Amino acid sequence: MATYLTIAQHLFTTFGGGSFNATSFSGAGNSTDTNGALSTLNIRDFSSIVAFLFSVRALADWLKLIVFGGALETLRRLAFALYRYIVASFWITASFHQDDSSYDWMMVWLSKQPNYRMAREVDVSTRSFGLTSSAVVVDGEEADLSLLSGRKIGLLPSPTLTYSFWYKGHYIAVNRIQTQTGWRGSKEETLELNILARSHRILNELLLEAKKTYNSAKDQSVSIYVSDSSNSWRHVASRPKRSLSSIILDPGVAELLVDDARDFLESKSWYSARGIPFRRGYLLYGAPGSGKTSLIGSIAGELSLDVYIVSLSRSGLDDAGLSELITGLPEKCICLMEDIDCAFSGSINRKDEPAPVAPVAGPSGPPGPDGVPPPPPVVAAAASPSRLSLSGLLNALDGVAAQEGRILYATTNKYSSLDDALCRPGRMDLHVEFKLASRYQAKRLFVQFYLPVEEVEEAKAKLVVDEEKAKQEEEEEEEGELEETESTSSTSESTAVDDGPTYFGTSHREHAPKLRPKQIALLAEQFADAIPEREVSMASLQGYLMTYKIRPQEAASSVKKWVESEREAKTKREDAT
Ligand SMILES: Nc1ncnc2c1ncn2[C@@H]1O[C@H](COP(=O)(O)OP(=O)(O)OP(=O)(O)O)[C@@H](O)[C@H]1O
Repeated sequence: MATYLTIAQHLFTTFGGGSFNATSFSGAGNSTDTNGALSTLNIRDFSSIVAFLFSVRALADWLKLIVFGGALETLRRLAFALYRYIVASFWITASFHQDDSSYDWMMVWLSKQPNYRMAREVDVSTRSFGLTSSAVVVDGEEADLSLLSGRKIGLLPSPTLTYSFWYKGHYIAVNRIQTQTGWRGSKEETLELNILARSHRILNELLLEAKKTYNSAKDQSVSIYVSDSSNSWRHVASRPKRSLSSIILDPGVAELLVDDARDFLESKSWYSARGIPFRRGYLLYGAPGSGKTSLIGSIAGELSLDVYIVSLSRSGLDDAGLSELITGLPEKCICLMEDIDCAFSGSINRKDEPAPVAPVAGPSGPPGPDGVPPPPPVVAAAASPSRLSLSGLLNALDGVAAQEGRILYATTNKYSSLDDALCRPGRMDLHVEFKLASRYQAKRLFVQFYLPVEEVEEAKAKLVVDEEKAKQEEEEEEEGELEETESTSSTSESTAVDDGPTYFGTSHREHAPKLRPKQIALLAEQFADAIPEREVSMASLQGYLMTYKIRPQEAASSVKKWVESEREAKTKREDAT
């Protein structure tokens, strides 16, 4: 300070007096002389200032200034450190980033807090936070049928304010912090919770409660994640759960897969006790449209697991990217790789040699007694933009970085084209074949299709448990029922012909005639008898029934013709290739 004062005083004396003197001096001469005199004077004054600043007297003042300033700064830092220590010991701060699932849990949980819902400054949003319906419902929207279509509206407290509430006797302040990421103006949000508490117990309780609230809110749906171009997982949809019984497979297939996966999830300690990696792989192979994907979705719902879809043929996906994706899977989830045979272009064998584009070899035969089929003879190649190699896929599946607790489902229509290294136990533990429709499946599909929803379960149980008895009853009543059916059929046909607009397919406004379960069972029998064993897929049967959505009698009587036309179409396709 003293230095500043001295310097200021010196400058004032030098320039104040100097300028005065210079002015009075300039009055005596012409302008050129004046400028010359001024510059001489300024140079002299400037050098006298520099000389003063580096004089011993000024240096002592500099030292004092440095010591004083240093002491002040140290004090300031100490005060801040103390403040931070006090805050850290009384406040817990938890941050939730928008691209993490925990952010969704917290937003849904917060939306249930009365204070949060009463916010005076709000963001109107249609975000659902991974749920099938809006997390923060606007009162009255659910009750008004005209508002049920489209996305649901929700109110979120504005990011510009801090909200506070009490939770189990602890004060919590919530901030939504938005930060700009990238030059395009996209924003990323972080939710910050400041909890006035000494122990972490309250944060743990809050997190568990938030997760539970979220899980029960999404109880009726399955979350689907896909990989994005930066090799991280992105939530894309929540699908309503599909009941396992709606997928009609050969007896025991669905049960085998669900029970096996359930058993696996409960066996973590068994695996770790034996040093076996806690992972399980299922290879579902067989005819297209036989229910492979549908069953996987249904199993996810049954076991309350999220589905992570790896698109192996995504352009730009390479070995490192796949490994990153698999490492980023959460524990206990379903990882789905569809059409695994289409994944590779070049390096499709273990030595990473480019393989020739070879014709696919024939089937390698049914699975052996251990459930694992004999090694397939060759590997097929398919043109694909993916930069993935087989060894990259194998490493991702069971390399050191592979995630524990994950269930892998791989599907393929070309089982015989898969490399035996990919199919071996440890990578694909259970191989299950999905065949074209059997008569049994056709019959059950028919019943499921035409029976009122509430009676489907009952009827299916009847079909499975007591099929023999049902057959007897049907035979006894066959004659009478057929007469009744025919009469209903003729009515239905006459009502089907109308003067309305011309269109193909069946309008949803029309309904099938209400038939008794026995009538339906009878028609189902007639329908199934006309279906050749393992010749058409369940998907095409479903498509056929859709065209007769309100005409079950016609569906049963016309099926023979349809099968013929399907055969002809198939022969034509085969001739063309
Ligand atoms: N066994 C089945 N039971 C009930 N519906 C089925 C069955 N199989 C197929 N479907 C129906 O057919 C459609 C296609 O089924 P899905 O996609 O599951 O077959 P996929 O075997 O995975 O076929 P792809 O191999 O071509 O992918 C779905 O709408 C599904 O409801």
